[in-house]
Amino acid sequence: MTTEHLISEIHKKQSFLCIGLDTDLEKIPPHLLEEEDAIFAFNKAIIDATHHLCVAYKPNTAFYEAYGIKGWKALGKTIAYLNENHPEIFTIADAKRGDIGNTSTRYAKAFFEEFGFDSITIAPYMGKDSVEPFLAFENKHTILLALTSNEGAFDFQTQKVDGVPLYEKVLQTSLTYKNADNLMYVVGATKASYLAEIRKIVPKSFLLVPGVGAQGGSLKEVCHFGMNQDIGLLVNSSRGIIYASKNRDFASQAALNAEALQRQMQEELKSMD
Ligand SMILES: O=c1ccn([C@@H]2O[C@H](COP(=O)(O)O)[C@@H](O)[C@H]2O)c(=O)[nH]1
Repeated sequence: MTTEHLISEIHKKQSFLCIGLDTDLEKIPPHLLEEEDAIFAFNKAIIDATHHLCVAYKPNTAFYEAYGIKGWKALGKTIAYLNENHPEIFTIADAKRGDIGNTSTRYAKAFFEEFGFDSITIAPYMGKDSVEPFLAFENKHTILLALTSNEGAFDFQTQKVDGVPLYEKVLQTSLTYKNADNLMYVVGATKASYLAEIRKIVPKSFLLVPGVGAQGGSLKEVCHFGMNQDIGLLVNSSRGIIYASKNRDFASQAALNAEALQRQMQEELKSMD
């Protein structure tokens, strides 16, 4: 999917919501455990109830890998269901990969070609030759971890190298990579105040912003500091939406929580006009 298409969907749906499909068999409604593929049954119900409210879905692959082959199959069915029924929706494999060049190429083929995701999250720690293989895929997007939402982000990411915080170096250096136009960045909603500085380095890039909802980040602050002329934000909520209820009404309750966020986003978009 092109960035232009994503921007047009944001305007059409008045939403820059990304719903995280972090599906955990211990948290889904018990009646679904009777289904042959409970993970997919849960995801399908959530997608059917919320697709009109969001522009992206982000399965975190850890939640699928944790169930071995059964989990990988459910992930495959979920992305196939999205691509067949909602091709206009941007899909993110939150896999946080990155390795030496030939291995990165295999990861890219797996997630972009075999599964058919539009994008993947990548750890920048191994540098240029670990990131560029992902950037080589046309109309696919590489979402580099810049400043993450967790406490541990302060261990390395904000430490200074030659007087510059490491996450800023990541942003600056990544702009020199081949096909850097295919880059987006992860910035945690819990670090919203850093967004003003981040926007000075990457004014045009899309930012994937996890951490509203369960982690306590503020959507208003994220929009205030992070929005650009193209909106430039995909704000993710996972647990805050998909686990709205453990009962048979789980999908409609998830839709209510998604709608609450979408309405706030609509207000933010109006204030841009
Ligand atoms: O900095 C980061 C990078 C990734 N994540 C992931 O996003 C979701 C957040 O889930 P919530 O339930 O809405 O807290 C999850 O998959 C994380 O692994 C992040 O939180 N922060």
